[in-house]
Amino acid sequence: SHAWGYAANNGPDKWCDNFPIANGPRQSPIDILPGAASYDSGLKPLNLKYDPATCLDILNNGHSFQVSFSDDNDSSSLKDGPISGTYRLKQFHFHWGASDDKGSEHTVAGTKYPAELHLVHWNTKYASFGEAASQPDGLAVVGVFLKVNLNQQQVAHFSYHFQGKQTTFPNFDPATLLPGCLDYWTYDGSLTTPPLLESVTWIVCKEPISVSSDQMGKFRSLLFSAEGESECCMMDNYRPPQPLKGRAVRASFQ
Ligand SMILES: CC#CCNS(=O)(=O)c1cc(S(N)(=O)=O)ccc1C(=O)O
Ligand SMILES: [Zn+2]
Repeated sequence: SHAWGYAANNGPDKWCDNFPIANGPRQSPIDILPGAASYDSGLKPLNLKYDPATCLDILNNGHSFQVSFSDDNDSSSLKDGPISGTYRLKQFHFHWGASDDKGSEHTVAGTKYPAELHLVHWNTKYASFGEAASQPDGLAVVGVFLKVNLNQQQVAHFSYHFQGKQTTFPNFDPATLLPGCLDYWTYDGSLTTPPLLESVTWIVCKEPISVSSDQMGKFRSLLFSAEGESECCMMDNYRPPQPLKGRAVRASFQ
């Protein structure tokens, strides 16, 4: 079977062929309706602790680029918020559009942002990421919307071209990618790419971060294709919102 992707022949509408869970009861992303979210005073503030020394490398994996972290201890981890226990940071990556009017996976009352950052964490009550990824409370992904601020500083110098291209990326501090205000919405969902496992507690920050239009241009200069293949720019690597199917979306703020 040809690998999944975001093109007409292998994109989100086709994923159910090889991953039937694509039509499951807790799929992500979703359209967040702030008016329908219920404020939950029991939700704690997010407790994010990131150690730049755990930053390992940056990889273009053919559907995004991801920055991976060593996760053999709790030095980069998430606690509190809607979760119990400690979840370790494994990687972060982005989703973006071909133009600034689309690109995010979650939407807010139908509004699409130009891009969305995902910080993927796994529950240390399980022995490994792989085991956690198959458990209903195994993963917690923090989503941060990106908006384009025309004269904004570069977020970071990400421009790693080919699929399969990997390089060291020492001492990057993911905390620089977080908004000042950590108010969030949370709901039970899934991975937004195959295998679409329904193991993610989603934590979507209300406040976006700003990136420059140059930075967006760098994202769009990345390639889905591998070296030697006909060049195919990496963009529109987002899954559209999925049916809520009765799920509650809670807000950490009023
Ligand atoms: C088993 C398994 C798995 C998924 N891995 S991931 O959680 O790092 C991930 C998570 C997401 S997302 N968009 O659901 O956070 C996207 C892509 C990836 C990836 O492998 O590259
Ligand atoms: Zn993602």
